[in-house]
Amino acid sequence: MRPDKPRDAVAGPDAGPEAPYPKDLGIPTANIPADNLSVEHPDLTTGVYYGVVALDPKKFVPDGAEATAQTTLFPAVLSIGYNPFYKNEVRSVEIHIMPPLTQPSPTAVPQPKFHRLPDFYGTELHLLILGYIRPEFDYVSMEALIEDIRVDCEVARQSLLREAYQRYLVDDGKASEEVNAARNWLVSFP
Ligand SMILES: Cc1cc2nc3c(=O)[nH]c(=O)nc-3n(C[C@H](O)[C@H](O)[C@H](O)COP(=O)(O)O)c2cc1C
Ligand SMILES: Nc1ncnc2c1ncn2[C@@H]1O[C@H](COP(=O)(O)OP(=O)(O)O)[C@@H](O)[C@H]1O
Ligand SMILES: [Mg+2]
Repeated sequence: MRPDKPRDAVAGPDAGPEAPYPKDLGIPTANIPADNLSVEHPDLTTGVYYGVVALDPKKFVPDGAEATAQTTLFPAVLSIGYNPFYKNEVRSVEIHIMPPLTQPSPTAVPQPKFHRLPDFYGTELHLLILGYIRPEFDYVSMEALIEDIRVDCEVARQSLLREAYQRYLVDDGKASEEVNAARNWLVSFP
């Protein structure tokens, strides 16, 4: 119920926005519902992970490339949890898609420009998680949070560049049936 008193004329401290505001990290993340996660994946604890993401090539067209199963498959870093810095009350899954491993990494330098794709709201997305990076933390500043996410991107990239992981992104003809099946699942959309 609305409190029975007049509204304040302003909101937020006079001295300027207070943490966690201003809230634009400049790091786009596809936020996906985590409703069934604890049922379907009870062993998936909150934390930061790396993996592979595929977007439906019938819906998503990458910049300057034809949409094929290969051009819509990307390395990714994600967080599962409550974003302690923002004190969220519901668990969320937030995926940041990185550029293909064949391109130079935009996050190799301090204060990077994080990778941005054309918007893909409403596009079906397949996610395969391949490894765990770290737990979620609270931070003293937004800069500290951004710097840790930058390092996460680099850890994810170096982790995925290893042969046994790259096979989930590119068919080198040497992958096991299990890996081939996972890659086929990733790029199969109805
Ligand atoms: C790789 C990665 C790691 C993250 N780690 C943390 C973390 O340790 N603590 C935290 O509070 N939020 C973490 N976040 C979540 C960001 O706070 C989140 O993306 C931000 O709230 C932006 O939300 P929005 O997409 O709703 O704008 C992480 C996000 C990513 C992509
Ligand atoms: N590299 C990327 N990783 C994830 N999403 C991206 C990326 N580049 C663009 N997007 C788009 O940006 C959207 C998320 O932007 P974001 O700033 O996190 O806003 P919000 O999550 O509040 O909608 C995604 O749903 C997607 O359409
Ligand atoms: Mg987001």
